[in-house]
Amino acid sequence: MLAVHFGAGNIGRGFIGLLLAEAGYEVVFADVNADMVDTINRLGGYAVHEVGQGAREHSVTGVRAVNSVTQGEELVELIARADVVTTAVGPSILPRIAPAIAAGILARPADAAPVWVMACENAVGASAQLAEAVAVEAGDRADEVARRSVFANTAVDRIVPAQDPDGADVTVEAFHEWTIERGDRTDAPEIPGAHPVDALGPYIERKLFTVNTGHATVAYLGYAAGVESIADAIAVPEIAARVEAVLAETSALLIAEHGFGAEALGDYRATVLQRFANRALPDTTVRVGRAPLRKLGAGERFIAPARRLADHGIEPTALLSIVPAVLAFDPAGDDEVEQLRRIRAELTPEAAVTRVTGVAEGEPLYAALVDAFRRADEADLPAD
Ligand SMILES: NC(=O)c1ccc[n+]([C@@H]2O[C@H](COP(=O)([O-])OP(=O)(O)OC[C@H]3O[C@@H](n4cnc5c(N)ncnc54)[C@H](O)[C@@H]3O)[C@@H](O)[C@H]2O)c1
Ligand SMILES: O=P(O)(O)OC[C@@H](O)[C@@H](O)[C@H](O)[C@H](O)CO
Repeated sequence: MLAVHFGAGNIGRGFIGLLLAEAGYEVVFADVNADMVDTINRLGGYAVHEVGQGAREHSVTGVRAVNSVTQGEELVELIARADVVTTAVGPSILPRIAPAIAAGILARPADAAPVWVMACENAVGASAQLAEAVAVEAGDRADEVARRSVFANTAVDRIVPAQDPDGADVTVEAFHEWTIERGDRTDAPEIPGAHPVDALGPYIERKLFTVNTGHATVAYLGYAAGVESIADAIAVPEIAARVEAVLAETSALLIAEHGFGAEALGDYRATVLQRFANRALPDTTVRVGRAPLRKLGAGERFIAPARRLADHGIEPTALLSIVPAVLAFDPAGDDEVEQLRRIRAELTPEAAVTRVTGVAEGEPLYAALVDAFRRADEADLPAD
């Protein structure tokens, strides 16, 4: 069994590659990072160190990597005979890997079983987004791609901080959850540690609007307070209280729309908050806050639940109160910090709100968001 995994980064090595290797797949990573590709090929494996309660050690062996820029032909040939293709490259990168996936699927033998393609990104419908990009690449052969592949949406949950750039070993939390939307298919890959569900919607939203909304809240408030680590940030009583308020709002939405039980969701929240407080995990407010433009997007962890709560007549005060801290997030080296700054410099606060969040004039959240953007602009002005 062959698995091609795009993105030999934190979650790629620390979770997806690990579970695929433990399931018996020959794992080949594809990445643009030539140093990481060389390191994996030189070492042929790496260690996964879990930290925190229930921690175990894992050794991943027999893996290799291809450079997706310079070894395009080999990559296509690998996809043509893969059983599973997974990704963990970031949602905005998916269109860039679509050409290789389209070419690989179209190069499969006519009698090959469909390849399962799973985008393991923090986004609702990431595999469906990838399927669309692959269909565009396939052009008038899109139907053929659809017959030869299954794009299954997934939710992946394991906190994997930034790693030591030397070597390929990874430190991760012990907690992990991988949920795969199987729908009515009977040929879903069997991956111990991953669990299939008929419909992913409730699971990905519970994850994104609890783990990721909460995580981002801790990151932006922590960064604004000058705190470096996530564990230190959540130890600040005011930050802990604001995260709880934010998660109370998103839980209200999850209960209203997906019917989760209040008690079960309360337990889920408590586990999530404990995971953030894990001092053995060297995670930072800069990593968790990365890509603030994406995180303020319409389908994302703040605006999507806030907008839908407003539709239910609930004012998402706690969620909206985090927006100024997102706009104030300014670490060096994050392209999206720069893009967001440019948008705010070029557009009025009104136009910037709609461009960044998708919320238009006349919608319930519009006035509050414009106010937050305007106040952030004023805070950015140099003092006289
Ligand atoms: N780290 C976590 O805790 C975690 C947990 C769950 C989900 N995720 C999701 O997984 C994805 C990756 O996150 P990460 O933390 O592993 O990031 P990362 O930056 O550590 O890894 C991304 C990898 O993708 C590679 N890459 C970039 N462009 C590429 C391309 N065109 N082709 C092939 N490889 C390419 C990068 O070189 C890098 O190795 C994101 O969508 C993230 O939201 C992360
Ligand atoms: O990966 P992002 O940028 O969407 O979000 C940052 C973190 O919240 C995220 O990576 C979590 O660690 C992860 O989603 C936990 O499962």
